[in-house]
Amino acid sequence: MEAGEEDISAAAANLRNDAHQQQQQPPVSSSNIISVDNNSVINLHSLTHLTDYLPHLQTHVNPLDSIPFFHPISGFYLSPTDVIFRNILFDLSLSAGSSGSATHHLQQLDAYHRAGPRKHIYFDHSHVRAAIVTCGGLCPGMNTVIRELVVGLWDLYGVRHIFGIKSGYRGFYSASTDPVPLCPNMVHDLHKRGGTVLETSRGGFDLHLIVNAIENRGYNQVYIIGGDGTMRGAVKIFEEIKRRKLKIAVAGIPKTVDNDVGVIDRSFGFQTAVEMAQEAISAAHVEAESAVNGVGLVKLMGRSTGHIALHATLSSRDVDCCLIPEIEFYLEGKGGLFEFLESRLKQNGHAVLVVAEGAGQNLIPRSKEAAEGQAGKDESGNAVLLDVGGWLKSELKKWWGRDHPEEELFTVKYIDPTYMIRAVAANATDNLYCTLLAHAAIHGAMAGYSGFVCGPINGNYGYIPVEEVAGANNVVDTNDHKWAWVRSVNNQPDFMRT
Ligand SMILES: Nc1ncnc2c1ncn2[C@@H]1O[C@H](COP(=O)(O)OP(=O)(O)O)[C@@H](O)[C@H]1O
Ligand SMILES: O=P(O)(O)OC[C@H]1O[C@](O)(COP(=O)(O)O)[C@@H](O)[C@@H]1O
Ligand SMILES: [Mg+2]
Repeated sequence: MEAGEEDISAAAANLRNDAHQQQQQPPVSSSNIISVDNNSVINLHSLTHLTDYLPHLQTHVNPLDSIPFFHPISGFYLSPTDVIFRNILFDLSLSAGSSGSATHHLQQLDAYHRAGPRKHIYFDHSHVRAAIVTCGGLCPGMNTVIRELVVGLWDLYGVRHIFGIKSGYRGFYSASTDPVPLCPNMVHDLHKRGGTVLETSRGGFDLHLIVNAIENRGYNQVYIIGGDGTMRGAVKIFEEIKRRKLKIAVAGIPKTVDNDVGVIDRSFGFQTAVEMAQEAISAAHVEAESAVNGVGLVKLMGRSTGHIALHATLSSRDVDCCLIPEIEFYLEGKGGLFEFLESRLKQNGHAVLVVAEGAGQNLIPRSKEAAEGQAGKDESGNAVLLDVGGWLKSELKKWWGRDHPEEELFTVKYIDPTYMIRAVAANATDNLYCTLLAHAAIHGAMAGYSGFVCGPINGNYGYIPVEEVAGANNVVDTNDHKWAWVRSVNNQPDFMRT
């Protein structure tokens, strides 16, 4: 037996013992608590707790109690009755009893458990074996989350067995990668580095191999950092762990540069990406301004949502037109992009276009196989996008040559900073955000919750059932004020054919 293997077998045996001892106990269901008064219904998005299927787990006093820096005072610890409301905007005229209202509208208040430390925890620190994995595309701040999980587990809860799983989900079972034992010394400067030191990948999700590996290696806390696809995988892992009645907490930390994860306010790394995009937009502006009939074209990330393009446009003020997947655009004819550019070039001599990579996909000619859905999927099953930037550049050139035979000069400078905006270290705001997320995840797992994702909801950190996050999608609301503002700032077309 190699060094460390004894530990692993003992930990795996512990897990099986927990499951066996509790097998006879009926599971405690965790249904939503609905509390009703005359005006409102509270819909608590309840979480699974390990005691739902292992009802006799022992509790321990939270070690934060004895860390002198914390001096837990009354109110420091949170309880299951501490919640956050999701919708905080109300029209008072619709509330019951208000003078102008003839009808009685019942408000549904969606509530989530608040994230934070609990007085009693369900893990003895010396028995914790934590695994951390990063999946999907890169995003600024992934390394910070890894750092803070390691340091938080180590310093706050005294955990000494922390393992990094290499290269995404496949790393749990791959014969070619061993888990990496992690400690604070190894991660101290990670917040200054882009990417993920654990490496990441797409595809490779094999439920049984993954859960067998988790069980056999004795991991009892699994921290999964990833986006929508990763969370769909996390739901399956969590369900299988529950089915096997294992004392393993599964915590999701939502990651995506696209900001397309639902429920939470925004995803980490998004603000850093928006900031990085400014450099590309500024360069496109300079190039366009310095040419006769110059067009600067910038393609930004956003597979199915235009958040980065929208926010980068609004912050820059150099953009003339922003194209996002949520709004179908067209090139020719009245109200189209060419007509708009014609007038902008006449007026200013130059124009800047920002296009989200998922925009205009229906306009770009694709191969027969791709059209029939036989090609163009990445290893995770995500559609591989056609290059809207390259296509737009060539369409612009064709248009100019065709419609302006007398005018020789026309320049399109296409900038694709795709990977540059996500392969950087997180900025200060995102670094702080990542720290709070990691701590929220640790507190939740230690408290015995499982199958949750942590994230800010109206500025407060909460725990959201993982299946809800896996099924939610955050798209740009083209009916709200922000999009109206883009249109008014740019005076760009709305692409509604009349
Ligand atoms: N429906 C699914 N069920 C199980 N695993 C999935 C599912 N969708 C994606 N995954 C896995 O999650 C990981 C990351 O997914 P991907 O879509 O590439 O990135 P992201 O999580 O950032 O959206 C991959 O290993 C992929 O195989
Ligand atoms: O890393 P890849 O496979 O080139 O993927 C690029 C895609 O990743 C993204 O950054 C989003 O990735 P996730 O879904 O993993 O968060 C998209 O903006 C982009 O389309
Ligand atoms: Mg995704």
